[in-house]
Amino acid sequence: MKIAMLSPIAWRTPPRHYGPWENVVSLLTEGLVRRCMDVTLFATQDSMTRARLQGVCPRGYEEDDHIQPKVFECLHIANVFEQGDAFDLIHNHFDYLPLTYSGMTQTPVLTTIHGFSSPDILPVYKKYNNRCSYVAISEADKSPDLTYAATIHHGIDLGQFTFRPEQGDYLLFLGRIHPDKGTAQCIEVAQRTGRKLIIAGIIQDQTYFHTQVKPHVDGSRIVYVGSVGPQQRDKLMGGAYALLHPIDFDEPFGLSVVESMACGTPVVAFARGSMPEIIVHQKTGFLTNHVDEMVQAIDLVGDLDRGACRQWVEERFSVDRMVTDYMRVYETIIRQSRRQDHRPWGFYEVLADKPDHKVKRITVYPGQRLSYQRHFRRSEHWYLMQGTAVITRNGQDIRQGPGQSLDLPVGTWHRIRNAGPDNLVFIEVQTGDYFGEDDIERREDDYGRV
Ligand SMILES: O=P(O)(O)OC[C@H]1O[C@](O)(CO)[C@@H](O)[C@@H]1O
Repeated sequence: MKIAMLSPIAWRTPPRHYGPWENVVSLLTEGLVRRCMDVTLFATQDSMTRARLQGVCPRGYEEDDHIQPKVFECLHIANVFEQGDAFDLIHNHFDYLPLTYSGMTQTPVLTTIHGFSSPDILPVYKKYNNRCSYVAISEADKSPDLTYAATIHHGIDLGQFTFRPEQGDYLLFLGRIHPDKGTAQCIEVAQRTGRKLIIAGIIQDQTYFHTQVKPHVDGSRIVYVGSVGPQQRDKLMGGAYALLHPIDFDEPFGLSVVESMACGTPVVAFARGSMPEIIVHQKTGFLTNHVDEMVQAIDLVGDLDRGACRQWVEERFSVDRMVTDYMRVYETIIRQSRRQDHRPWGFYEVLADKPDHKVKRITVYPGQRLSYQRHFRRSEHWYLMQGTAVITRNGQDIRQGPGQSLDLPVGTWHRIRNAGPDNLVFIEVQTGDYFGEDDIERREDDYGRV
């Protein structure tokens, strides 16, 4: 199975500190490589992977002001789709833009929808709903207007998160500093419970940081440590009493929530978006509805079993489980896309579909036969691969076996019967100017389709 994995180029894959989509792409890519899958990762040129790396953008555009995001996004996406036919599947993690390139290739395109940044992007997903396949990252994030191949929760690399059985004493906020993530609410909870709060993450909303967060930072009770890399994150999470997650939006998935539980640290969150799918209320944390409830829940965290938090993540959110789920979806999509079309007599697979010819691999079950038919806009050439056939051409029966072939010019009445005990397989090359299934005039049919 040859997979093209299309990562965003905002950050390096894997990201140095922040970059959740790139992080998931990296975990999945490396997991697939461990399972001996043939993966080409399309990401920034400085990305690190054991897969084959292809990139046109030197660094993440969030990490280098000289990089024009739009220009490199176009070049990056085109690079994948111009080579699309070389892969069995293109797995897109780049949001909606690559969907508009999907007509450039016959290769199926699977998109993991990492969340809807706004309802305004839905029309693109709706337009490509039948041509492309979608994976949701939580049940909560599903749009009723789309069909999904599966819901696959993210998995994390448990090796990066050390389980700490002993309870810490501070509260932790870890995420983007933005009103959506509720940094200010965490400060209020810390102040009302008399606990220390450590804040870690990139500042995404400067005004919010300067007005709602910074005035409270005193370096002892409320501490801001900036954006943290993997090692510091592991230490901060494992040493915390609880992770606070008072989100003000329907978060499609919360990687930091899962990571915290992996260290044994329970999470107290607002019960929005995917939180009820990720946290087991009163077991691995608390689902609350407002700051007052969150304040009340803080004392109860001490009664939770940190081992149960770790176990929950091991069972449900490992990278291995995520890889297995994706491999299943890949197999299903690839199988379907091979364009097997099932008929009462057997099935066929389209091997090529070009403006001037179409090629099918046709399988006829033992004892079955196609309708007696003719075409007006195509000629056919049949080459037998396997089995024994009786072909009727303009009323005359011809017996054929593997390696034999015959021509059926436009207007010839014809049919084929499997006269052997095994499946009959032949390759059909159609030439003409139209190859639709509606250019078939049936005169007789065993299945009542005349
Ligand atoms: O009408 P039927 O019996 O399903 O046969 C349809 C098949 O016959 C063919 O036209 C071959 O003559 C195929 O291209 C087509 O898929």
